[in-house]
Amino acid sequence: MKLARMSDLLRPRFFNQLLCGEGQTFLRCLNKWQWKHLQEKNAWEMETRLLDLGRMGSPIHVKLAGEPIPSSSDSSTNCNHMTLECHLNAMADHLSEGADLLNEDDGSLQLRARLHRPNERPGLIRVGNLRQGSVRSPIDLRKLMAELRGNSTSIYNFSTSRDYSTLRSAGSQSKSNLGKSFAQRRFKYRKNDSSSSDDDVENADYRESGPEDRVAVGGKRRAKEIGSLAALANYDVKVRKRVPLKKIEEELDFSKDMELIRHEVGRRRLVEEADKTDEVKEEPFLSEKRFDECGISPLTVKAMAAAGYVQMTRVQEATLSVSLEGKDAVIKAKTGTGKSAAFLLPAIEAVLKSASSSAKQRVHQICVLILCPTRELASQITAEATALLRFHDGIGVQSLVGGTRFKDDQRRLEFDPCQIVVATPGRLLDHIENKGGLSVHLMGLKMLILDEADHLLDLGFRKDVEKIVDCLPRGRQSLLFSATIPKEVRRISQLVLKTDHVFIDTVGLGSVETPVKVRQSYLVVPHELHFQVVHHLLKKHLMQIPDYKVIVFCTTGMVTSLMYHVLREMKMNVREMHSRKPQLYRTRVSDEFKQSKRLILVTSDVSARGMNYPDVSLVIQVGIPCDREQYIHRLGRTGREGKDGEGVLLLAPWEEYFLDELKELPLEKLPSPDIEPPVKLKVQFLTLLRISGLLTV
Ligand SMILES: Nc1ncnc2c1ncn2[C@@H]1O[C@H](COP(=O)(O)OP(=O)(O)OP(=O)(O)O)[C@@H](O)[C@H]1O
Repeated sequence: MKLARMSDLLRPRFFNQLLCGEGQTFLRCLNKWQWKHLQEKNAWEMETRLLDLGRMGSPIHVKLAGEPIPSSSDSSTNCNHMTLECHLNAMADHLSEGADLLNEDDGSLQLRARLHRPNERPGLIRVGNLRQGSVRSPIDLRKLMAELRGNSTSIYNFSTSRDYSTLRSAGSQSKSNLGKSFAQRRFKYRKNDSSSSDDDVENADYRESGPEDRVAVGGKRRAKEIGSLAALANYDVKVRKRVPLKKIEEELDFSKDMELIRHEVGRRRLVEEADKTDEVKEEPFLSEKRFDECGISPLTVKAMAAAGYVQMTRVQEATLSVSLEGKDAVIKAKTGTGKSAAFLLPAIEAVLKSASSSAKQRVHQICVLILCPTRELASQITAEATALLRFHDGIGVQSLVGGTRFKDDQRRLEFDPCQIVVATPGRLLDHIENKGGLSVHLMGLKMLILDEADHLLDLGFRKDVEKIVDCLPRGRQSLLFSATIPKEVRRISQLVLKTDHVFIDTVGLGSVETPVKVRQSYLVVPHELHFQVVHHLLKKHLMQIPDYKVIVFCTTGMVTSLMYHVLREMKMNVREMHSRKPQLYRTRVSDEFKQSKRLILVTSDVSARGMNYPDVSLVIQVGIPCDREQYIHRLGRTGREGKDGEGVLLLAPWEEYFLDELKELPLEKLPSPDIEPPVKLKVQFLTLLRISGLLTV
């Protein structure tokens, strides 16, 4: 037993000493002929094994497609079999077609058969269209190995140097030279083959190889010389160390190469899959479904048709059935995709249903309450609802917004009772808290709708909304709509929604939240140049688009006013809108901007959400918006209904950090514009003048 164990321990040591070349070259039991013979045999066996493996998968035939397959009997052809490298590359191609090496039914021969269908147009070669680096394009194994060795983070760590240059001194070959060593490995198998045919193959290789290969082939010649010298008993001239047989075997082990190929194929597949998803275009604005197919009142369908709407938009199709079933829902859809009609249609249905089910009530009941953040948006929704109710007798809609006389609201509600109320939270709460009697009318509420829900549940409005919700019956249906629904808003939405509510997201996880056809860019220029740059951008845009319609967003009412006055002094056709302006003026400007072309609206965030100004060609955002969502909503004033648009964000250098928030959006950087010095000076002068005027007022 002991003896056996000792021999086990000694065996590797003995073989190491025997073959590793650390000490003497040919020790005790092997003379140089035996050693050489053993080496050659080993190399030959390995090559034969690989050839068999390659043949099994049969892609090699494809490699030879178009060339006569050399017959083994043809003595003039010295290339009876392909070089080892060719085999490996062929196998790589084969694997990249999704084939299993050991599956004979799978592989390129069939692919070739498929490609050459008799009824297919000759010359239509699909593989010819293969993109470089696609799964089915050939794998350059040498390059790949070199790349992977260069990449230290690769899963394949080649630091355990697989140094193929056994015939050079160990370590003389740089690690990054794996490609070359691969080529060297190829000829090592033949190094002692003294037949002339081998020379031919070698020369052919030399001719075909590139400069990199030539180094390798040069090395091959040297290697061969060394082998030949040894064969001619000149082994005394050997100046390089022999390498242990074990190491040679390791080098000849191609399992790592095969694994590498498999890994590369897998990687390419993943990249292609990702590319495919990227290529997915935005779905069209309209869906296939028509309004008359979705079970809503024919009078509403008639009103829709009168407004020119026959087919539903995608968000309308996605939400209508859920809304009509009476479920609570949160709905996310891009800006300008028809969310207003998506909630107005079920709202009208709720009113119709309520009217038919309830007996004549003594107190008039409001059936649907729509909350939205701004007065202009409330007016817009009211107008849209009025249009849809055109053929419905006895159903009315009213808006309750700030900036109007409270008493007027009360009078209207009293003399013109309505079933649908569109309100801003502040004014509605006034009506509820001032004992105006509205709470009584809200006791029979069937549906609550929050348009721009994330904004309404934001800190600015949340308290008011909570108070309003507390006054509403619990049995109501609630629908929350917005183009942006951040996670925290979804959590807070529990305040309003039943626990079993549904979430409908027509944007899709991981998709860009802005309209695809809107070109987005940003500019970083010092603050003091913002006015000049806005003027420059507008001038450029006006020249490009004769029927322009531009919105310039500024951060505060004061900056909005300043910008408006400067642009007006620069002879531009501008209007201003911000909270410092009286409501009547705001309404007038809003209506004018809706109907006009060749007009610039300079506005604060009162116009950021929901406003549907048709055919806005450019949105300029001066300074950072309050958050990412606001950027999306401001930008969403252009590119509505699937149309084209453009958005420019103008930042000061210190505001650049905000770009991090927008990193998933396709913004490109614009170079700083060259503004003519006289224009620059004029704008600067006007700005200063105005500022001093503003300060004295
Ligand atoms: N079925 C339809 N067919 C054609 N146009 C439609 C249809 N539904 C709505 N629209 C139009 O699409 C435009 C955008 O609609 P809407 O204002 O409701 O968008 P939105 O999704 O609410 O936008 P935002 O997020 O900015 O509030 C409007 O001009 C509207 O008239």
